[in-house]
Amino acid sequence: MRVLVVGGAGYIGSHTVYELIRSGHEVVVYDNLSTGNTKAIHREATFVEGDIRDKIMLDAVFEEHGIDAVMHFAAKIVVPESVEQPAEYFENNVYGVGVLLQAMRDAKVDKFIFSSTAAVYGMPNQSVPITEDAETKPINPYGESKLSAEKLIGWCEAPYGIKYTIFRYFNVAGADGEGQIGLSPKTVSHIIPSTNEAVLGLRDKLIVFGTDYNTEDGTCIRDYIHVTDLARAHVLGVEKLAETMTSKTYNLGSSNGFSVKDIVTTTEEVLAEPVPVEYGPRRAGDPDYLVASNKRAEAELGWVPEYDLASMIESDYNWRKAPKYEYEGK
Ligand SMILES: NC(=O)c1ccc[n+]([C@@H]2O[C@H](COP(=O)([O-])OP(=O)(O)OC[C@H]3O[C@@H](n4cnc5c(N)ncnc54)[C@H](O)[C@@H]3O)[C@@H](O)[C@H]2O)c1
Ligand SMILES: O=c1ccn([C@@H]2O[C@H](COP(=O)(O)OP(=O)(O)O[C@H]3O[C@H](CO)[C@@H](O)[C@H](O)[C@H]3O)[C@@H](O)[C@H]2O)c(=O)[nH]1
Repeated sequence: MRVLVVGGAGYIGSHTVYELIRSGHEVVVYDNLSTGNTKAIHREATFVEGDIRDKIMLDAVFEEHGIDAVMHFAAKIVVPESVEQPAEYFENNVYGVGVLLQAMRDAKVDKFIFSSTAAVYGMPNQSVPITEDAETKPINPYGESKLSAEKLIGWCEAPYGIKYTIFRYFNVAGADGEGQIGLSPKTVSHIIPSTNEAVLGLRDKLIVFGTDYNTEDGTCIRDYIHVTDLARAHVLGVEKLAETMTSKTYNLGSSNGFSVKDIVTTTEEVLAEPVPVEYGPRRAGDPDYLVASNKRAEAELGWVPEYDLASMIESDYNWRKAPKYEYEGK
């Protein structure tokens, strides 16, 4: 297939481009480089610089490249920023999706893969893995914008003739094994890269946000998934969608929960280095426990994560030691 990867210069999009090319697909990347980097784009992919809100530009891309399917990664993704700029988030993450869907309709492209998030579930009050049918109740504008986009995609299915696969990612981490791409050094806030930065002396210490959660060791439990496993799910997803032409929503996680303290001890074991840690107060808006049930993706896509927590920590560490590019931002 020839796949248009929107947001393919970003963290998850660039890894998916690598997996698509490794699986024999052709790729056109469309990205406005607001947080992406051209150095993250595989050299065999065609790159077009443009914005999803620019319908004229999108029409030209569809006209020129004969696209079979669209994977849409482009979004604004920083939760605290979304609280300060809700309208900007809805403009990019909902209106932008609407423009893209209209361009697809006009170009008669009928397969759409969408990046959603566990943030659509909000603060689930449960300690069992979350299935796709769980209640969706976002607690911030970012999560609400992704849920609104999911609904818009659903409403467009019949009138626009677009079948979709929605993937709700849990906590994404790690870097490609070849060392050419990874999470950009200037966008680090998540726990695994933050812990590695503390080990490498790129920050003084890791601050653990809260030790009084309702979990065994008092720190939050999350479900970590390697970015290459996530990328592979997208390849399986687009191939399955082309075969069945049936719209579906899948959680992408490992079904395993690890606490923040587990991350620290596993990092110390894997890297044989101490992690300088300070225990601080809670950060606003963190649920105690967020773990995916990935049974549906396993049963229907044959997708099983291959990489464990140690590989996520180690591949991110190796990348962070010698990153090939930094966040540019436009
Ligand atoms: N990183 C995570 O932990 C995580 C978790 C759950 C869901 N997601 C979702 O995955 C997707 C990708 O996230 P990421 O971590 O790779 O983010 P990222 O910021 O690294 O990548 C986003 C890419 O989209 C581009 N972009 C943004 N707005 C654009 C626009 N209007 N037009 C064209 N290009 C635009 C950026 O330049 C960047 O290259 C997002 O949709 C995000 O909501 C990410
Ligand atoms: O310096 C740090 C960074 C994080 N944490 C904790 O580590 C856990 C994980 O946090 P983080 O890595 O920031 O991820 P989440 O807040 O769980 O959110 C990510 O994972 C969600 C899905 O589970 C996605 O929806 C979000 O977009 C994505 O940012 C939380 O308990 C944090 O409080 C720390 O203690 N110290």
